[in-house]
Amino acid sequence: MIYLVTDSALSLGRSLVNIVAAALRGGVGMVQLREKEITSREFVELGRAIHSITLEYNVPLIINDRADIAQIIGAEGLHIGQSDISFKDARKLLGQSAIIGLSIENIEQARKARSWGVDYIGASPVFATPTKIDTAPALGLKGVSELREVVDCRIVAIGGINKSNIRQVIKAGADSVAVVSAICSAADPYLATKELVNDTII
Ligand SMILES: Cc1ncc(COP(=O)(O)OP(=O)(O)O)c(N)n1
Ligand SMILES: Cc1nc(C(=O)O)sc1CCOP(=O)(O)O
Ligand SMILES: [Mg+2]
Repeated sequence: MIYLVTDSALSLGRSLVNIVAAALRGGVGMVQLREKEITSREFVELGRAIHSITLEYNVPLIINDRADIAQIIGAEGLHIGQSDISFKDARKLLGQSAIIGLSIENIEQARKARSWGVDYIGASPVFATPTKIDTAPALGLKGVSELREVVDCRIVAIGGINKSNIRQVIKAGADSVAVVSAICSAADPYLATKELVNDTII
């Protein structure tokens, strides 16, 4: 499954709503709204606009970082990292039906996340990426394989993944692949998504 993580700044001046719509037509199975530079009110407005399209495709919308915004717009889930609110607090706030993903940077964090019952772990980053530079060292394909052996929860691989390496990431054991620039910065986000989706069929 291809999981689109949005970034307005990397969308080459195009509307994020149009990019998400193209990615949904192309076959993404999950969308994460990740906006770091907008106000809370803008985040809510954009979230509602994006949610109205993801609902048409029956694709879950995940909000990055902000449990309050996930709750306000009725999004299907939340993605948190090691420095965001805790998984326990997120679950308490959003309830059992919410999809809650947690970024992990090593096996110890993955084991803990597994024991808490997270819905997926974001294996981050698989490769170094200019999209996010405040990351832990890259796990590499070997790191993904090691995670696969140790934890039985869903693994979403993220970081530097594109057409040239997606097959290897899936072969290493990722269940899904999350991308930002491979779709948001593509000349044709619809075609780019279709190609990535085809590449996940090994
Ligand atoms: C699917 C997925 N995996 C990892 C991340 C990174 O989350 P986090 O470490 O909290 O960093 P920010 O995205 O908040 O900068 C993610 N967003 N999605
Ligand atoms: C949002 C995000 N989180 C990461 C992590 O390692 O936690 S890497 C990343 C950005 C991934 O962007 P691209 O697909 O353009 O490489
Ligand atoms: Mg975060």
